[in-house]
Amino acid sequence: MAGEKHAETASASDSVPAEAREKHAQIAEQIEEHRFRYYVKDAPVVSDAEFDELLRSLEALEEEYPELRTPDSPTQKVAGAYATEFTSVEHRQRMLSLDNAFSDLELAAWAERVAKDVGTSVHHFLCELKVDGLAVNLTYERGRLTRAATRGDGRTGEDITPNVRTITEIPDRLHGDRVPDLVEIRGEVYFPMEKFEELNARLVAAGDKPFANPRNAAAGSLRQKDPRVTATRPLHMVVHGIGALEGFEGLTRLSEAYTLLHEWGLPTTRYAKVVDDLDGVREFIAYYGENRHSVEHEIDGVVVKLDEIPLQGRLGSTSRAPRWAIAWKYAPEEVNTKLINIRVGVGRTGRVTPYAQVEPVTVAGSEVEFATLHNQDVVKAKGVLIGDTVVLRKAGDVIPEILGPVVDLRDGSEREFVMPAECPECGTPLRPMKEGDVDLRCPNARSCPAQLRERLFYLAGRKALDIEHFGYVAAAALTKPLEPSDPPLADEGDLFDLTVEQLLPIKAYVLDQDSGLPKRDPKTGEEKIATVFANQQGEPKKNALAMLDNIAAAKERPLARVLTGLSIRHVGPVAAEALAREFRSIDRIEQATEEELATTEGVGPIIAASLKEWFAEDWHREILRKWRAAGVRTEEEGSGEDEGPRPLEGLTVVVTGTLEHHTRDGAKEALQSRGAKVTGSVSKKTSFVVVGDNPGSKYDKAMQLKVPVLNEEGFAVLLEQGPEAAAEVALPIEE
Ligand SMILES: NC(=O)c1ccc[n+]([C@@H]2O[C@H](COP(=O)([O-])OP(=O)(O)OC[C@H]3O[C@@H](n4cnc5c(N)ncnc54)[C@H](O)[C@@H]3O)[C@@H](O)[C@H]2O)c1
Ligand SMILES: [Zn+2]
Repeated sequence: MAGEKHAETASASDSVPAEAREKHAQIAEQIEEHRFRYYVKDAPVVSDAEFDELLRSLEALEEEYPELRTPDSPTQKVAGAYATEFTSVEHRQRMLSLDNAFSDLELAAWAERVAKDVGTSVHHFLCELKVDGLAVNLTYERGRLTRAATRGDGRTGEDITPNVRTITEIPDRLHGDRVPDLVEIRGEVYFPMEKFEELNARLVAAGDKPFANPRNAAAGSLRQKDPRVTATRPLHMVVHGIGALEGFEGLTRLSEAYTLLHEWGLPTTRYAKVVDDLDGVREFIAYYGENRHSVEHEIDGVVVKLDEIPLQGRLGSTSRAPRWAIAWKYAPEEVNTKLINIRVGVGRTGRVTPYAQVEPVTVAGSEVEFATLHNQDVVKAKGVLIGDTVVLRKAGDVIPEILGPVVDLRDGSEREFVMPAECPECGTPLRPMKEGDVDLRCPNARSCPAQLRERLFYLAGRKALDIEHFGYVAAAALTKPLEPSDPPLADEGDLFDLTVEQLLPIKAYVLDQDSGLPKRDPKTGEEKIATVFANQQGEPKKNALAMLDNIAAAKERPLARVLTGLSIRHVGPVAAEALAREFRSIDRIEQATEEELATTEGVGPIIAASLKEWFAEDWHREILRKWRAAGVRTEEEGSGEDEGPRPLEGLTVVVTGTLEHHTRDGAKEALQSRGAKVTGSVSKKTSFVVVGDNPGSKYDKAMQLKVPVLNEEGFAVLLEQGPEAAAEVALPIEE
């Protein structure tokens, strides 16, 4: 029966349905076209993932109709070609591609086949990172680099010797005296991701085509007619194999060969690891799946090789790939998508930043619809136009970014992004933060709904007042409701006076948190509108009541959190802590001179200037007045406002050197509890400098500025008898 069936299939072999044959031809042609764009023009129009998908669909078709798997099928060849601008060179030994494993099942099947084919003998796997660059073959004769070539079609590549000579880490001569008569070294040339934006900016500025991603940049930079251009590009290489080898015996393990390559002065990888079994391989794969971005070059997978060179020989190769190696591919981090629009968003400090809205795509496991673009100069530097197909990258947890445009897919309908002149949310003309700044800002800080919304969202957040049930939706509804026409909050001043009656009528768009744009009904396409705090019966929602309770509770938060919640520029939680610790009340911060603020530990001149600026605004002080009236904490408990006498009030003291009877913190505490301010640096306004042993430069500074200096006994006098008595016992001024 089985025999019969087999015969039947065989006899039907030349009757592949015309449809399948046609489909095969069509896909094959597409693949050849993409390969040409990728290998010869360095300008692919589809992502690697899309390309791999296409190749796999061809393989699937050939699986079904094996007759289609002819030797000239794209599945059977080493992909690539060579361009006529370069002299062609024959490789002494063929340069192969690699088979892929896309699942653990495929990986295990490969390992099983290897074990079977090499027999039962013990063997090892060498795990390496799959460098995302382009393959290069270096030929060294008697230790001298005589030729460098691209992979081409695997037999014939392009002569790029002068270009490769510009890469500094590739030695012209191999080091040491154990050098073979001839050796072909295989490796990958790559372009570092962090230099990529700079390169595209340069190209765009010169009116040239930007690259879509770093891999294309590596290939395009290396395959230059003029090697002087290559020399300006920061190319690097990692070597990962040996081709032809003459006049050298005794290599038994590939991992040992790498040590040898390293001794010869070639750039080998730091990341290769020999493991005993498949579990070791899996561990390596998992580790670099997690730590993909700890490596200085882009990686698109892991290459697993049989480490024993004689066993490699026993396994041999197919027409396109060695049987003794396999490439594990990680999920792609780059996809191609359409740049639908470039919008601008307004941040908490009024900074206006363009961001990309793209046709939603899934990348690295999540759906992406928006990508950051930082500012209008970045948009220009990347060379992207609205309407472009772009390469979008999402690396780990990092915010998605746009790498570059696919220039070859432009049809002329694309348009340049123009930064708006007015705030998209309140219409106020935009202007630079400071003169000469690229960043633009909406100057309507007080009531630009976007800025107020962001400030409220921050104020209610974990780092500040931590108000539960007060999220982005509430912040938006309170600042830019559709109804009533006047928002309940014109700034954050009235936050603690909000009543449930004010909340009930509020209607708003339902906003998307990423974009700040209204969500739309998927059916009608209309923007969604809803009462935010009331249910359908017009009663307050549970969340709304909880929010009001939590707002009330937030009045009791520590001073540092209240300070943080004011969104004073540069005053984040850390600076707020320092200010609260030192001044213990908002009033005192307001009254402090800029110098006092600047010399406070953990504050400094930038924050001091920013605080002065903030308090100078009437509406800021009005916020504080309202908060105070509503019972928000504006001073720290134990701040001494209504405690015992403060004999050192108004003094500024610096403590330096080692004291015998006090720790540094103890001395500080003793001074502060008596009302003195303790700072870290000596100025003319310093009242006393207390010095212990080894006081250092602060002592010299005090002498220079003629600030009274107290030793430890003088310090005791200051604490017990006050400033006048202390002045009497100050150390003599040294000239
Ligand atoms: N987007 C497109 O239009 C397009 C077109 C063609 C090919 N491609 C992409 O090119 C790749 C296919 O190219 P391929 O046939 O060269 O296969 P491959 O890149 O998947 O694997 C083979 C190559 O890996 C390289 N490599 C990197 N690190 C290595 C290491 N440590 N050890 C050994 N080799 C290492 C070698 O140069 C080798 O030639 C796929 O990723 C495919 O998506 C994309
Ligand atoms: Zn505005």
